[in-house]
Amino acid sequence: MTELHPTLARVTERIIAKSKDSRAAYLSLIEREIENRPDRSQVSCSNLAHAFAGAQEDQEALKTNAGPNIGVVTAYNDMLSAHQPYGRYPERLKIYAREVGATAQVAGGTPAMCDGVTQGETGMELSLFSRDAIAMATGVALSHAMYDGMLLLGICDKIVPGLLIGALRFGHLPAVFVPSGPMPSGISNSQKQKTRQLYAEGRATRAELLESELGSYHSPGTCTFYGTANSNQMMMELMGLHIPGSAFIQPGTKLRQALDRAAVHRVTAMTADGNDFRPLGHCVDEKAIVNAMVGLLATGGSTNHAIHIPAFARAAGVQVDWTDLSELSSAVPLLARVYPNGSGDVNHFHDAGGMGFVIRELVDAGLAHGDVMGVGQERGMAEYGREPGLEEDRLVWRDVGPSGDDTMLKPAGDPFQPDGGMRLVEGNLGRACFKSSAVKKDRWTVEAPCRVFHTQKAVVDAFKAGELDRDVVVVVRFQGPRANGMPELHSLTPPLAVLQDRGYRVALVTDGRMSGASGKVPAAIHVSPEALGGGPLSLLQDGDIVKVCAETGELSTTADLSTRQPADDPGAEMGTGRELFAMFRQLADEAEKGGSAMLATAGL
Ligand SMILES: O=C(O)[C@H](O)[C@@H](O)[C@H](O)[C@H](O)COP(=O)(O)O
Ligand code: SF4
Repeated sequence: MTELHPTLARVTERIIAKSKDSRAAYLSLIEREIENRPDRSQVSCSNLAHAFAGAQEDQEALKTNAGPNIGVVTAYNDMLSAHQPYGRYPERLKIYAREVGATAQVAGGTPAMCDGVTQGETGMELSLFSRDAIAMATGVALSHAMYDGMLLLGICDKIVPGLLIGALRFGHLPAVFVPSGPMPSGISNSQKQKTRQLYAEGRATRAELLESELGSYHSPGTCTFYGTANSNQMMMELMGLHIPGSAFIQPGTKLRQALDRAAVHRVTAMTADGNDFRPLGHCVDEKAIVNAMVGLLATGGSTNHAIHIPAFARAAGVQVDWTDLSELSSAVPLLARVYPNGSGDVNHFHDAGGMGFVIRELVDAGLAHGDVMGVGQERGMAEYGREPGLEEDRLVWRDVGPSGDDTMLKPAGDPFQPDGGMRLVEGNLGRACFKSSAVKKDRWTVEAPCRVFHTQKAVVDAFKAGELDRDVVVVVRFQGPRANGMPELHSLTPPLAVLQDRGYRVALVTDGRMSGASGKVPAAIHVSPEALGGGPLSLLQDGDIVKVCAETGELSTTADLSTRQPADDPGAEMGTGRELFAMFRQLADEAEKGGSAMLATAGL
């Protein structure tokens, strides 16, 4: 194996150094929790009776403390196609637990929002903060203190980060994430995009658009674009929090079932009473967090993780920022092109070699830490660099071999790009993220007069009125965490893509987010500081020249902002439950720190 890449070593050392105190505080919390772990034989009989009353056939085993008791935290609902399979999981997981002398109980459920359903709607303003609500719900579930380990059932955008944040605060327990897998591939992504752009131009009917969308999203399982949900799966592999190779095995298959069963058996084997104790807080250390960032860059993952990684890192006492991400991006090559960064989807990616190929290439090239603890049978990342299969119904892991499709997957020695899929752009307008893997290089620099908007709808109306048919930097402000919950503005992709296809130089600049599935149009997103409270975006006026340049890392205006007054705050809206999240908005810290009121007020 090659020596660790010097940039990876340097960034890791810097993160360890700046996290020294917060990581030490976190580890001593875990030690205290391990020492004070409730001995259930000493817990009041009333507490125990309440805990076991609903356990039916497991009641005797629980009463006699026969074996480890595993808490299942599930984000099941029917609204997310990715989470719909989880409805049938609890009874199966209990059976698998009994097979190894353990028990499992559903500790609790968490909310789960489908960003695909709320995209472009007011519900999207609850999306980012739903992550913190999920973390809190995870804490409520595990607070029963009746568990020796945890199984975390969640896939989508805010759910895995939320589950991880919550579970890390119970990091004295071992944990395994249990994915449900991607739905089979539907119509091609280029076909989907074509119908969308035709509809945006008024050249396709709504019925034709719906037919096309249903051709893409058609059955239980995760949507197959490489957005935030599937970026979550990639990160869980790079952090070693899945059974190796679980990420992209489809629901309802024998292999999926075998991996789910292995997850239950593994978490049971890693409890404090076993001989392979692996508390989650020890698995998730600085190196695991660096591996998550490396995986994001090497696979062109979702920009949303520029916000979620700093957040869940803080939950483990680790401090990371966009400078760390940007420096890693300069050294980590782009090894995968999965839609929207390419044409194939995660099923094609998996068939071409998938996560096993990516992890093997990164670790062998010294571009990822191979000594992350993980939850695999062996410690370390070796198993994660292979792929799972069944031999006479027995789970085996095989070498992955070379890429099965070099239009999707390339080796570290011959990457698509020598550097990663995400760049930091900064200047007198603030700091922002730019997803370079999803934008053609001739679009990495756009300098044009800006048009300033306060809502997505105003942009679409201006587009329909033909007001944007020119070189233009579209600025959408007051979309930050404290303004309106930092929604994704993915509905802007089709109209801006139409302008770009008409030959105009177009870019988006916003303190809001984009979907992990957004691509094609150059965008400087998550601008920090946000407009609300006088951030530079609030000083811009129509016609100011704005430059976005991913080559030089620039986000600036030639306008003299020193003489400007901030635009008025459009004010927070009521309805769709947004008022319930007012305290999250008022207390949220900036995107670069994770956009979390919960972590900010917890002093983490
Ligand atoms: O970050 C993400 O990955 C997105 O939020 C994704 O979860 C969302 O559902 C997209 O909107 C789907 O893409 P389409 O809207 O293009 O189908
Ligand atoms: S991947 Fe996105 S659109 Fe698909 S189910 Fe998950 S949240 Fe919804």
